[in-house]
Amino acid sequence: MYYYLSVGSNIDPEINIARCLEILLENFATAVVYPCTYTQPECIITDRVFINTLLVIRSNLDPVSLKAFFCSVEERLGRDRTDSERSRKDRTCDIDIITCSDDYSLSYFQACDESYLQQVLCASSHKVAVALFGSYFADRPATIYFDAAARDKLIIDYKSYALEDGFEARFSR
Ligand SMILES: Nc1ncnc2c1ncn2[C@@H]1O[C@H](COP(=O)(O)OP(=O)(O)OP(=O)(O)O)[C@@H](O)[C@H]1O
Ligand SMILES: Nc1nc2c(c(=O)[nH]1)N=C(CO)CN2
Repeated sequence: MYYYLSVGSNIDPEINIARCLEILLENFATAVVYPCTYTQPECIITDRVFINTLLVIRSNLDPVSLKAFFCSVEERLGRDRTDSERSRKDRTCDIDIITCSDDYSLSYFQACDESYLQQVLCASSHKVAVALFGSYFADRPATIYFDAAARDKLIIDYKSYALEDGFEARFSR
């Protein structure tokens, strides 16, 4: 099953978005990741700018189990999930499941209503380079492969076929 995710942070976002992506790569090995994008807060009263991104992972977990895992990642990065007001507050990390499907298609992201998520998809919005395991991931969507056992742990593939073929790209061409 492919899971289509959004990630956001507005407390030390450069650090927390990178750490969140590293944890997701450590656990799911491959992800198609959109560039990290500065976005103004929406529907939440705060002066702190957000960084948002969108990504696709593959998992055999069901949505409830996967969401529970994402909650644990949020907590690991310092979010207080016991706070009933947390949706209205600044956050170190928020991981949401947008949708899941047996199909791999980036067009699922086009249906996102939130302007801050549309800005992630827009090539001309304000991107930020983040360091993932020491490698900079910058201003284009990419398929990112992580291999904990390898010396060069991270491969960032920016080629267009890598996005079209997603998780199969590394093996099929
Ligand atoms: N531990 C959990 N296990 C499974 N599903 C959960 C868990 N916590 C929340 N959910 C579900 O995830 C969805 C999003 O809720 P969540 O609590 O993550 O929002 P939030 O991150 O606090 O809010 P926001 O994304 O608006 O800031 C809801 O449908 C909720 O029912
Ligand atoms: N820019 C931005 N604004 C938000 C975000 C977010 O991730 N980015 N998340 C919200 C609730 O989850 C509310 N508002």
